[in-house]
Amino acid sequence: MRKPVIIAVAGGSASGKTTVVKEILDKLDLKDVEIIKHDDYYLDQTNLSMDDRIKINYDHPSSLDNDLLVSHIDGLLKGHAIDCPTYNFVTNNRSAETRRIEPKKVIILEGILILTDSRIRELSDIKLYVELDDDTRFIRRLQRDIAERGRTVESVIDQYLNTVKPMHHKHVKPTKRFADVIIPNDYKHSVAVDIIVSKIKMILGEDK
Ligand SMILES: Nc1ncnc2c1ncn2[C@@H]1O[C@H](COP(=O)(O)OP(=O)(O)O)[C@@H](O)[C@H]1O
Ligand SMILES: Nc1ccn([C@@H]2O[C@H](COP(=O)(O)O)[C@@H](O)[C@H]2O)c(=O)n1
Repeated sequence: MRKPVIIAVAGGSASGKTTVVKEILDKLDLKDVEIIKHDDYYLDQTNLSMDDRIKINYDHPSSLDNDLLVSHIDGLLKGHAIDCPTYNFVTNNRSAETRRIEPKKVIILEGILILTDSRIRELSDIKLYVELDDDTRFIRRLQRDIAERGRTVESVIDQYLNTVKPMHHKHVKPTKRFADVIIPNDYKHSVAVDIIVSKIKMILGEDK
């Protein structure tokens, strides 16, 4: 099998990374694609109390185990299966279960800080950045975190002001310059998705 095509998708929290990835997936053969969420590589915090876990800056690159992720990408590129960690936003910790991932033709890496690590950038064939203004991202995050991540209005606001917003401007947004394609998520972007899918098919040699 040809080595997998690696696609890295960055962008601020709630900018629409997952949504854009779904749009790309809709145009590819699902059996050929695997998604790896950078969130699943947050460091294990089993030894910390819930109070201490809440204080962690989850928007700083040091909160993620990139050494493990890089070794997993290397493994997939060599044709080996990996056991991907899984993450629980309600407990703020890694789950006990891992997820077996077999090498696939296309591997999509997704996360706010995925383009901060030069090793991951170098391993990626296509780098994308999903862009959306801060206000809209905050509103979407507030709704999502309450509905899906067990948060309160106050906790989302505190976290946003203390870490999410400043880290976005310090660590996330500057990685936009590494992107091959910037996708605005406040406007139709079906042409951008079509171009990305064509490029993936070209790399896979399926564009004839
Ligand atoms: N273009 C859009 N219009 C309206 N809602 C959107 C759009 N894109 C994403 N959303 C919603 O915004 C929230 C965050 O989007 P998501 O794709 O999960 O962001 P991310 O993966 O970047 O955190 C989700 O509830 C999603 O349904
Ligand atoms: N325990 C955690 C871990 C991470 N976060 C936040 O998740 C955001 C990244 O996920 P997106 O789906 O929004 O891209 C990031 O901004 C972290 O603040 C968290 O709240 N709790």
